[in-house]
Amino acid sequence: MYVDIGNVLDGTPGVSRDALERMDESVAAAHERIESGRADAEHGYAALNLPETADADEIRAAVEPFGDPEAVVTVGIGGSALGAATLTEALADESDPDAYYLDNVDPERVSALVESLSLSDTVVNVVSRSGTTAETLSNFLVVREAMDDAGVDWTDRTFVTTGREGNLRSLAEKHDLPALDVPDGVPGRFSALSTVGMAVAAIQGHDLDALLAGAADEADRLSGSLFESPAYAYGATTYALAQRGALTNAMMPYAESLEYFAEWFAQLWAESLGKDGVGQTPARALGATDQHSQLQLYRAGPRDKLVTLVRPREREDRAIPETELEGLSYLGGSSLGELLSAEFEATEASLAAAGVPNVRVEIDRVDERGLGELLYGMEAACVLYGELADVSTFTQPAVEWGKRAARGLLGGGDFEEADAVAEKTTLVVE
Ligand SMILES: O=P(O)(O)OC[C@H]1O[C@H](O)[C@H](O)[C@@H](O)[C@@H]1O
Repeated sequence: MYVDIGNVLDGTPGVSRDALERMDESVAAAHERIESGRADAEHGYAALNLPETADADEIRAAVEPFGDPEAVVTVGIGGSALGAATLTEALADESDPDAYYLDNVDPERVSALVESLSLSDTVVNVVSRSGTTAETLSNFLVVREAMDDAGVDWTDRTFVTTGREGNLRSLAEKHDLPALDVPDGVPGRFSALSTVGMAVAAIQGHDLDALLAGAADEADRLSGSLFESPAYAYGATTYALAQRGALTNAMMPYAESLEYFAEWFAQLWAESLGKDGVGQTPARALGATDQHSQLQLYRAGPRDKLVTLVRPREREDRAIPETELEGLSYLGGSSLGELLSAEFEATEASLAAAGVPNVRVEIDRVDERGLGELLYGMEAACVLYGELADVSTFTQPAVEWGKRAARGLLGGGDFEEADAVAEKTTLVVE
């Protein structure tokens, strides 16, 4: 992963080279803390050891009995879906089994998906670390019933990925389902490079070893200086900018295949860093599409933003045909890839010219190795930011509050959070 922070030095807000150099001492201290957390495999920090601890053979062996299905439906939400979706969307190949993600519980979408699938040739991947998430368990029950109704033995078509105990673990044991463990100490949003994120990619035949090798390369680049580690350069710069008022971070990949990456990043950044009244709001954008919509705001709106521009250095290209239209003749002989690159550089320059801080993040290609670098790099950046901001990066109490309230409302237990729903202030205008 290559990170270019040149365009933050003179921005508004911006962070000068001197300020970054002064901050490097704090980066060194944070790095030491991170390394000691990794050495002791402490909760959360253990995620940064996945390049060494994840077992690609185990994952391949668990999914091998399913062969080459027509489709794989992952039933999971948040960190139990977004990592896998990021990988399979980015690596998608026409010949791969189709990958679907049932995260939300919108009944129309769930019914439409279940009715469109050939269930006898579909594999169901139920993922929940806790085994208690209402959306995941409900969707699974719906899919299971649909399989029963279609005369398909769901126990032949289902595998689970879960913690060592809980509802899903019991279900797997009861029905003798293949089961993968969510590794200890790895929160969902940091689990893309584990059983949680990699099982569907394994069914699709993607190269898990290259993915982990890319992540390992990025891990090797972690060091006590932000000027030597791309991941820390990103984490330290985003933190410094947030301190100076860049409260929104617009993540803007210039590759359709990385659209899900921006979703994954949004969870990582929001759930890890948004606490104690601080944080940086992730916004999702896509280049070049959002140059024609959101860019107006990013360049000319409130000075509270940073834009992160992501692209692969190489990609498959397609020529733009020559045209007889004189005004468009400059396009002929060029390519869509060149156009996209020009759009990327134009956006970068346009933001810089207006003093809006922006960071360029590149990988060589959108392939397993590049994704390993990118996902690991962003996770390490996030952990560093959390250390610098002194927040508890690996917890999500605000999310859990809502989970308890919803559970209480559904009669799933006595939760005082549910009472707050009845106490809502209303001011209805009709
Ligand atoms: O894997 P599960 O236990 O089902 O959790 C799924 C998701 O639930 C919550 O919303 C957490 O805040 C997320 O971090 C987690 O990824």
